[in-house]
Amino acid sequence: MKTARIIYNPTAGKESFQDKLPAVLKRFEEAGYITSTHATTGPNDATYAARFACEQGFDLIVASGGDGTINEVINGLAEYDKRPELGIIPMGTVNDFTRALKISNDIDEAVSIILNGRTGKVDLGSMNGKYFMNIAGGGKITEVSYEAPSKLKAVIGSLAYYVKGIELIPQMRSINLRIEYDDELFEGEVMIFLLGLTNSIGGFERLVPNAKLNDGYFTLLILEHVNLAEFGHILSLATRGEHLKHPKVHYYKARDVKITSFDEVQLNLDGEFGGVLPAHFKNLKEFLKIRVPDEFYNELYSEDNDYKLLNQENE
Ligand SMILES: Nc1ncnc2c1ncn2[C@@H]1O[C@H](COP(=O)(O)OP(=O)(O)OP(=O)(O)O)[C@@H](O)[C@H]1O
Repeated sequence: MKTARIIYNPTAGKESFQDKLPAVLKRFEEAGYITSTHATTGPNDATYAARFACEQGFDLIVASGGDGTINEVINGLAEYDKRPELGIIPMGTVNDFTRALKISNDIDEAVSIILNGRTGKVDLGSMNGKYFMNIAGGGKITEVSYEAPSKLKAVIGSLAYYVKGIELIPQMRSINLRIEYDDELFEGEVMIFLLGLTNSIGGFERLVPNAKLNDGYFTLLILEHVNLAEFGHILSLATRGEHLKHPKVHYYKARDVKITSFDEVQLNLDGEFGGVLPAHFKNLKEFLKIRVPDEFYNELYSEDNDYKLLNQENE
């Protein structure tokens, strides 16, 4: 008998997962799982619940919630050598990570992916003992997502990031950074830096145009100091995926990134406050075993020519 632990955030998103829970449990039972559940009670509880599930030797952890809950679950299981497979039922308002994995927002379809899909291995980011699956960033603008009031976020979803973001743009200032990436070095006045694992970040689906989720590389984006007008222009280019052509935007692929600054620079991991610099980022290649739809699985293990071309152009 296979065992599954469903860890769900009863407060995530707009729809109630709790109402659907009996039907979900029935489907897992019919598929041959012995299933138990844990409703999270507050911040970090999903991390403790995931640790418990690892220690109990569950075969599968199903995380149901938004990006915050998934991040917490991953932070719980990452420390274990023997990690259960991960299934995800997206219930958040933004769901960046599951959008990147092509996991449906429909509960029934997401359950079908867990029960009938395939297991893909995807990269995980680590930073000073914390883990992220989507993006890490630093600079003044990254304060945006955790300053967005949660109620506003629940009502208008990812738009809240931008509304708040636009308000804060005049307050942005550049910071002096030293960025060692693999064997290279970048030093200078930087507005913002991002390390992306997926292409789906805060609703900007073209920010990292060629993300390959199992290549072991971060996409490192660095925006040099720009004025307000230039910044607005680069943001509009980013919505079309054309920001990489801008001379103030630097784009690299790297596995290991060390960032230091004399300024106090706050970090953001998957949309939440992640501490301050200095930071050492490592890409843990194919670290997570996740149930994914066939469409994404095929993408993950296909030879992607666009990806190679773009990489060569930037070498
Ligand atoms: N019972 C609870 N009451 C209040 N907060 C909770 C509870 N359980 C978990 N949380 C916290 O809620 C945070 C946000 O949850 P989650 O990401 O699942 O949903 P969301 O904010 O609706 O989605 P998204 O991140 O996609 O916007 C989690 O990081 C967790 O710390």
